[in-house]
Amino acid sequence: MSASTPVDEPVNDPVDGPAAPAGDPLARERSHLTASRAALRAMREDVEALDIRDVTANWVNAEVLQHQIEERIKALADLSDTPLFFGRLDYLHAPGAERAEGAQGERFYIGRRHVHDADGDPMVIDWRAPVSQPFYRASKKDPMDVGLRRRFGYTGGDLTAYEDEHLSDPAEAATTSKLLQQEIERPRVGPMRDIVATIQPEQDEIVRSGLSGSVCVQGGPGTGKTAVGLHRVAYLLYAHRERLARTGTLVVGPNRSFLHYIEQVLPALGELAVAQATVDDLVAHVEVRGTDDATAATVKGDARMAEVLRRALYSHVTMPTEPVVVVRGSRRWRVPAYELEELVEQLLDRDIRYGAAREALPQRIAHAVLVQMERAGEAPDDRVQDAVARNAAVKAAVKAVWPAVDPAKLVLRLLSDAEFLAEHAEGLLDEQEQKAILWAKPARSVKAAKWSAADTVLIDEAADLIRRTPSLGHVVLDEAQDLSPMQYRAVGRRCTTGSATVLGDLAQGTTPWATRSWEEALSHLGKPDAVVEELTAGFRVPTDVITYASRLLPHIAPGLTPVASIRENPGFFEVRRSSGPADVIAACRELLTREGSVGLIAADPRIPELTDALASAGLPHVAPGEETTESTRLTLVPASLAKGLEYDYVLLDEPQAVVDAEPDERTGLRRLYVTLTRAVSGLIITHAAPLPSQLT
Ligand SMILES: Nc1ncnc2c1ncn2[C@@H]1O[C@H](COP(=O)(O)OP(=O)(O)OP(=O)(O)O)[C@@H](O)[C@H]1O
Repeated sequence: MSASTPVDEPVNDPVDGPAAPAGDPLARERSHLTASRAALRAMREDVEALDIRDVTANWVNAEVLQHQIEERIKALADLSDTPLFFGRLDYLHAPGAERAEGAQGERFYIGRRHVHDADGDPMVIDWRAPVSQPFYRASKKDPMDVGLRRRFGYTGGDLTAYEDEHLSDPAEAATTSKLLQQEIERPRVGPMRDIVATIQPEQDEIVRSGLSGSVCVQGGPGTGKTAVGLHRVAYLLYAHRERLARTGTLVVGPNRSFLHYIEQVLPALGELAVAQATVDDLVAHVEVRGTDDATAATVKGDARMAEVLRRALYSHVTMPTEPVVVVRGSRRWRVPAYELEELVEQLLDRDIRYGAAREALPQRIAHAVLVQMERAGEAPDDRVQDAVARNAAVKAAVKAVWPAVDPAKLVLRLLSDAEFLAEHAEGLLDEQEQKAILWAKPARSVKAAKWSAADTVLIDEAADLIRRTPSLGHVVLDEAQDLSPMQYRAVGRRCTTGSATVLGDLAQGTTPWATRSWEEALSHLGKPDAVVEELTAGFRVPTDVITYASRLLPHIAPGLTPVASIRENPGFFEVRRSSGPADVIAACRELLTREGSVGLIAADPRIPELTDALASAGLPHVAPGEETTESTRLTLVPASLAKGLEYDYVLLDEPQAVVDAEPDERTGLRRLYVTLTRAVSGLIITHAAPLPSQLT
């Protein structure tokens, strides 16, 4: 494989014009790039020139259409520093055609979006199209009818190199791609970027798995879980555009800074309409102003709470003791209590929400009245039934038997009223557990209550018992290992009729309720049939660093496969004794002499001291999620926010303090594992206190 390999004569080349220089392959490819850019510009100009004044009769339609046009123009932007295509496939036969002898092959350029020329012939094929798949999957063993796979190398926006693999040539040995390796090793600056040019076969299988099935990916730090999840959404939107445009897609991440870090990836792939949220955002029914201790939060997050809530809600339904008497004109119609009871029983037996049943009850009672009317020789129609359903006596009966319940008030009562809680938690939560979740001081109102994050999840569960939560078409759940069973339920109810991609690492679970097994988590999510895949090739962390961090694995997640780094660049790794903040600052300065981003990660309680030290040293820095610039490449990262992020160089301050900042040792070691695995090119550890024994 080499950039100087001559290009085969084009096999049925529909795209290169006769003007392309024949002898110089790189020049030919460059001229295809220039032509593709011109074609993309023409596509954009066509859209810009659209005049919608004549086609839309009203201004609402015009607004909608104009918005769509603007989105399309944005999607067709030619970003000068992102290559328009990054690969080429020369098929031996035209895809889909009979592979008869003499049948002509076909050539495709693979890029971020589809580009066609004035005749509608493709110049660049979207990486998600079926014909692009062999770019990611074909191998010497299974060439997938591909004669040549070519990868392109860019410097800025310029095409500067290419690399060929003759997949169907038995004489050519399989090698690893230099361009691929370079792309993987490229220094990180700014937010996360897409990996379309270098998706690996095992990643591609997950990216392209079907919309109907849910997938769960277990993978150690830096194995590309987040990248895979985001590319999967992009793929699904391509393959099922209409359906998902109707039902919606959502990416759920652990916190704002993480969402900020990943927010550019999908727009860069032309997908602008994917919602992003934290779990807290999804369940923001009330303002969060309180916190729970670990015990209370664990009980509140336990799946048994769902049953407690269900019981508490349905305790509001009482059996009627009085008949309903409806007066219409000179007549009185009486539905006896036993008949009302039957109606209530029927509704309780049906699998419908509390609120829906409450809305159905007046109609059922009215129907019973209508039956009596018919028996008496009257011929009432639907309007009469509606009128009876709205009758004051019927309304009063429904209010008594099946009262409206406010979800927040229901949770408020459970957490304030020991007797009410005891009644509905009986056989589910023991006395200690009940005590743990009861508020020390009962709240007077929903507004006055100091709700915690776990409480809002309970309110969400109650709200769903009353009214069904609308389901999206697909939900990607990242850093899933930290969710409580009740949080899994909250996410799951947002994809009941859709599917999910669950991404996580059991070894990085740092909540007291962290996921112990994916099977269990998936059942709480309502997707027990999801396939669990494992990724073990590491794209981020250099070998020496991941080997060091993996010393913790037997203590934090025995049985998990350690990550095998595929980075060739060994990076550097140093553990240093420090005698105070001055040494930390010196190490920061040292790392800042190198190219790329620098993260100073420290236990949360140490952040104020380090902030001061950085300020007095005159070293500017940003917080996680804030944009770094050429002059400010340093981010000060509290250990609790490090999850999911990465920096070229990491300075980890006081590992033992990271462990000590957590409520128990196992959680502390897991937090340490997260912080040790954020570096792409190098890690320095500074410590005054002894290192945790598990590392030495
Ligand atoms: N196929 C690939 N080609 C190039 N880079 C890749 C590839 N897969 C992943 N990466 C890069 O490796 C880094 C780690 O990926 P990512 O953040 O998705 O890993 P993760 O498994 O989610 O990690 P963590 O467990 O720490 O959250 C990212 O910079 C990502 O772009």
